[in-house]
Amino acid sequence: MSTISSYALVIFGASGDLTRRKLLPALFNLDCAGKLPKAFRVIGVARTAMDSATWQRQAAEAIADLGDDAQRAAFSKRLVYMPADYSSVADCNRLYDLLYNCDDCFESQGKVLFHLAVPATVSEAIVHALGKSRFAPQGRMVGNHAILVEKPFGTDLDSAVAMRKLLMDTFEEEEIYRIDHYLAKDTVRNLVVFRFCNAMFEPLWNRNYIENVQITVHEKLGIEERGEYYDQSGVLRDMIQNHVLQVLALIAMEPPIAADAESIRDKKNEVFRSLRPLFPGDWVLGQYDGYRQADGVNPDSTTPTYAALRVHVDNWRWFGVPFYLRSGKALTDKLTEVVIVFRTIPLCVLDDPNSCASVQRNVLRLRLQPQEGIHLSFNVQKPGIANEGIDTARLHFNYDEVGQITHESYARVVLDAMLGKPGLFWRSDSIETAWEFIAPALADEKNAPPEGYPNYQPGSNGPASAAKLPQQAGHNWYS
Ligand SMILES: NC(=O)C1=CN([C@@H]2O[C@H](COP(=O)(O)OP(=O)(O)OC[C@H]3O[C@@H](n4cnc5c(N)ncnc54)[C@H](OP(=O)(O)O)[C@@H]3O)[C@@H](O)[C@H]2O)C=CC1
Ligand SMILES: O=C1O[C@H](COP(=O)(O)O)[C@@H](O)[C@H](O)[C@H]1O
Repeated sequence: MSTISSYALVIFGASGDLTRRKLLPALFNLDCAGKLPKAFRVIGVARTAMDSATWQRQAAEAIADLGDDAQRAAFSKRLVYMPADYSSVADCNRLYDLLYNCDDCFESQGKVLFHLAVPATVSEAIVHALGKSRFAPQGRMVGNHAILVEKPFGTDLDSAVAMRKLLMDTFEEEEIYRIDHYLAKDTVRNLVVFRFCNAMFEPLWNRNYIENVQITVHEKLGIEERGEYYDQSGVLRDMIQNHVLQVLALIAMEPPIAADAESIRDKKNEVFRSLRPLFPGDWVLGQYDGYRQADGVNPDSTTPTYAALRVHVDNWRWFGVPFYLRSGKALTDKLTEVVIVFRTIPLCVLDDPNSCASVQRNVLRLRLQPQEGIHLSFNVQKPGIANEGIDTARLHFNYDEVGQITHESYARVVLDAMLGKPGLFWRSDSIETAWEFIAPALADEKNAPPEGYPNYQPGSNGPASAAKLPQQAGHNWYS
C-alpha cells in the first residue's frame, strides 16, 4: 500500500445492490489479503434509515460465505453507517464531521475516496452537495480526496457533459475515476495480452480474414430488487453503452504504442470515433415477460431488458465487418463471450464434394465468464481407411490451467483508485462519443417493437427477432 496510513471509503448508495453483491465482498477480500491500511474505514451513506449495527448485519450477510468469524468481525468494525439525503449540504457537513471532527479521528492527512454507488440520476446531486460543503471551502475539494463514479456516467450525452463539467469544477481530473468494472476482469484485461503478446493472431485480426465478430453479455438474473434503478436505465444504458462497448474497443483497437493508461485509452477512443452511426434496423430491443410486474417498474414500461445491435467500425482494419452485440437479463444462462468468426476458405481443393461441404469457418471464442477460457475450432481429416470426410476439432484452453480467476473486479477497481492508477477507468471523451453513438437506439426505447412487449420468456435466449440481425448478412449467432 502507499504511504497513506489512514483511509476512508465513503459509499453513497450503501443500501443498494452493488454495495451488497459486489463492493462489500470485494472490500472484505482486500481486507483479508492485507491490502487495506490499518486505519481504513468504510462509511455507508444512503437515505434508508438504519444504524451502523444494522448495516453491519447486512454486510455480514453479504460476506457470510467468505473468510472466517474473526476476519468477518474485524471487517465489521470498519463499517459505519450514516443516513442522509443525497442533495443535502448539511448532511455532507455531518459526513465531514464524522470523518474529521470525532474522537478516534481520521488523521487530517488521510485520504477520502467517495464512491457514487447510486443511479446516475442521483450522482449529480451528490457532487453538487459535496462542492458546497466544508469538503470544498471554495467550491473545489481541498485535501486528499478522490471520487469513483459508477457507470452509466450520465444518462445521455447532455447529462454526461453536464456531469463532466460539474465534476471537473469540483475535483482535479486525476482525482476522478469513471468506473467500468468489466475492465478489471482478468479475462477482459487479457484481451490486450492475447492480441498483442502473440505473433500469430494479429496478422489475421482484420477484414481480410474475419467475417464477423459477436459479443454476448447474457445474464440469467432478472432485475431482482433493482426495479427503480433499472426502469430508468434499461439494458442500453446499463450494459451496452459501457461494458459491451469497452469489450468491443479492446477487440477492435489498433496496437497501442505502450501499455500505459493513456496509450490504450487513445486507441480505444479511435474505435469509438470510428463507429458508424446507427440507423433503425441496426438494433432489436426486448423485454422479458414479468418485468412490468416487478417492484419499482412502471406497469406500462417500454424499458428494454434485452438489446441486440449490428455495429460497424469504419476504419481500414474493419470496414465491412459487422460486430453483432447483444446483452439481456433473465436469459438461459450467464455468458460473456467474444466470438471471432473467420472467413471461409477461398477454394476447396479436395476432390470429394461432401468433404468440401462440411468445411466449417474457423471460430475463435474468448470466453470471459463463466468457465473462462479460449477455444479455437478448425477442420481435420477424420481418421479411417475409407474417406471418412472432415470433422471440426477444437483446441481448448481453460484459465484454471494457469491460475485462479479473480472474480472480485471491484477489489481491483477500489485498489487501483486508492493507488491512483487510471488504467481501468473510462476517459470522458470516450464516454461522450459512446453516448452519441447509442443515442438513436435510446430514442427508440419508448416504442415497443411490432410484436409488442413482452417479447421473450425468462430463461430463453431473448426475442426471436434478434436472429434477423446476423441473418440479413447470411450470418448466425454462435452459442
Ligand atoms: N448492481 C450491480 O451489479 C452493478 C451496479 N452498477 C452501478 O451501480 C449503481 C448503483 O446500482 P445498484 O446498487 O444496483 O442500484 P440500486 O437500485 O440498488 O440503488 C442503490 C441505492 O441508491 C439509492 N437509490 C436508488 N434509486 C434511487 C433514486 N431514484 N433516487 C435516489 N436514490 C436512489 C437507494 O438507496 P436509498 O434509497 O437508501 O437512498 C439504493 O439502495 C448504478 O449506477 C449501476 O449502474 C455497476 C456495476 C454492477
Ligand atoms: O454493471 C452492471 O453489471 C452487472 C453484471 O456484471 P457481472 O460482473 O456480474 O457480469 C449487471 O448485473 C448490472 O445490471 C449492471 O448494472
